[in-house]
Amino acid sequence: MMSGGAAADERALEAALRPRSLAEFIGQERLREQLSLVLDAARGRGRSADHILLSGPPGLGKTTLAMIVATEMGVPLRITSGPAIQHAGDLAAILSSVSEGDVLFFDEIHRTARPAEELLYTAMEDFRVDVVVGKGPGATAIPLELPPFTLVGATTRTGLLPGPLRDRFGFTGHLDLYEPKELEQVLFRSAGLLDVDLRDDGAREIAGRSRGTPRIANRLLRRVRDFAEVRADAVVTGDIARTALRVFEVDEIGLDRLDRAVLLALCKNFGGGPVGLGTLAVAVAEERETVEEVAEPFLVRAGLLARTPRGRVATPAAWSHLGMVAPAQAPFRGHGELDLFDNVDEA
Ligand SMILES: Nc1ncnc2c1ncn2[C@@H]1O[C@H](COP(=O)(O)OP(=O)(O)OP(=O)(O)O)[C@@H](O)[C@H]1O
Repeated sequence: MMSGGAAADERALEAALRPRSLAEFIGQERLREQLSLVLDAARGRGRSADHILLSGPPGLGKTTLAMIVATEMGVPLRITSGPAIQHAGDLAAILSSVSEGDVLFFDEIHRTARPAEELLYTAMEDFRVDVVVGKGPGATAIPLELPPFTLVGATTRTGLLPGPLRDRFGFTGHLDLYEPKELEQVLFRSAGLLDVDLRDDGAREIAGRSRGTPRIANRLLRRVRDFAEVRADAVVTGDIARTALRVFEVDEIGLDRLDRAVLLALCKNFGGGPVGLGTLAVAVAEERETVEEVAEPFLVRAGLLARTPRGRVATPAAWSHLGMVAPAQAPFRGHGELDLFDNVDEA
């Protein structure tokens, strides 16, 4: 009998692969150094650390870093998220149960509902919340003192946060997409923990298709492991990784279904753009946010898509990656240079 679902197993595996200390955390050198200074200073003073904002695309290690902050400070971690908090009361309930020094991890903080967000301002700045009791003219605000705590907020882009919220973080760290060499290290570390026989060329192959993202690297490693166990002798070589990833529809530069759908829609339906994000999202039957935050960062970084003031544009590399020929009126000219801003009449 199988117990639990495959999705739960995947989540458990992902949790098991999380680095537990800053020293174990691979890559993001500058951010690690900055965080380690912030934490050392707080420890030296015997105080809780200043509020920390982490920004960057999904799967780069924001949750992992929040856990590490709590571990390094030797305090418990509490977890909540913007979408989980719809009313100021939800947030007041969480904050009133925070103990001195706790780390409160606030995922997707940019998606917090407005009234709760305002409550967060005083909680972060003055360690106080005003709990409103009653309704209408009889409503009274009862101030509730909070013990000092550290809020670790995570967001895909700091620009999504209102200024007053952004300003209340004492430290903001940005996570960048990982280099292939760093992803190879992530893969070897995970392979060790999962007891997978991963060879150098296997790691290189998987890292090159992981879109700069450790979560994707770990996921592809698990799929390649499945394939190697069932179809090969459980050894992950370059050839095995290549064959396995073809089966799972991950192409040679790591584009998955969504990425390809976005590029295809851009080229096929809209002649290469420019097209607005909303229109593009509808064309691939996805939410705007998913296209913008999951697919685009890597497509931009890979030089396949450009964000311009007039909309999204496919680059020459996108056409050639799809094996398509750009129409004469595609929004770039001659030698592949984007030339979008000079003459609106030509669009
Ligand atoms: N620097 C790293 N070294 C090793 N493994 C890492 C690193 N960063 C992330 N990982 C692994 O990648 C996975 C995803 O990390 P995590 O959940 O922290 O990402 P995230 O940025 O919080 O993503 P999301 O915002 O989507 O929740 C974890 O399983 C973790 O083990």
